[in-house]
Amino acid sequence: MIETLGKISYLDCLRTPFESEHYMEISAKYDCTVYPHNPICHGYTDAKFFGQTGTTDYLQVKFWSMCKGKTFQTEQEKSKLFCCDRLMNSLINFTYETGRREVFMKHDGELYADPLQRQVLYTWADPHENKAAMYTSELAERITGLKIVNKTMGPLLRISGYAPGGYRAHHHDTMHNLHVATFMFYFSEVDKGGETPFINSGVNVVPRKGSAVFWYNLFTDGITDQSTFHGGCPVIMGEKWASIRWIMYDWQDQLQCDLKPETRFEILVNGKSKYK
Ligand SMILES: O=C(O)CCC(=O)C(=O)O
Ligand SMILES: [Fe+2]
Repeated sequence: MIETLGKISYLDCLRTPFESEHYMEISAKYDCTVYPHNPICHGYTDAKFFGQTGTTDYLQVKFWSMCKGKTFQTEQEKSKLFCCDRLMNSLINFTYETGRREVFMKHDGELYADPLQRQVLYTWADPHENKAAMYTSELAERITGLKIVNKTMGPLLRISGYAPGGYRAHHHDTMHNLHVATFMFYFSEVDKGGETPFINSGVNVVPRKGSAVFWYNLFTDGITDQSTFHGGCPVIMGEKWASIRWIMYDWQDQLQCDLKPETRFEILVNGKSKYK
């Protein structure tokens, strides 16, 4: 079943905007073994080269090639993905009880229903009403050193469950520069598919139950870090569950901002700086 679905043919099942011959033609054009000097083969420099919107072909090809299993990371880079904590079954159950289908996506300024993105069940959990959501937020706060738990308003935690076929098209999480960082917990393993590809940096995060991925969406001068452009690959077999904790810029009081272009915020390890 997997074999017959595998590689390029599963693009057809997913009814992407690509005809498969067209896809093969452009994916050959960007094949790094044939054209090693193509900017697409150089990880982060891609972002500078193509900018936020890039060419549609480039972004589509890289998104789908990463979802097909193409890897741009070294073994060492892959081993650095850190694991954080255990699964919260209660948040999954909460999503079953309160979740809704994701219905719309935006394309060229128009909203339209994408049948596959509808295979995502999602909900919002208020940490002030839901202990598991509070625990998840506190954990993320301790690990990242950022301010996440807000006393006065409900900083809602998003939880998503993906059925086979369900995916999330590539996007930035910045939300008009409000979301300085993102902390995503995986609540399940996925039998096949469901990775989180960072298209410009070539990092493809494989969901593991109890692990998390964290990144800053913005540089210290408030400009979007293009290397964080990401999506969620289609689940092929199994289910994918994750919580997504967007971290508001406004809530931070200790972040060092400056006007130097493209300076990254330091990623703390367990809330601690490696410089101090
Ligand atoms: O499901 C994923 O892997 C990514 C989800 C995501 O990026 C989002 O919901 O903003
Ligand atoms: Fe996202």
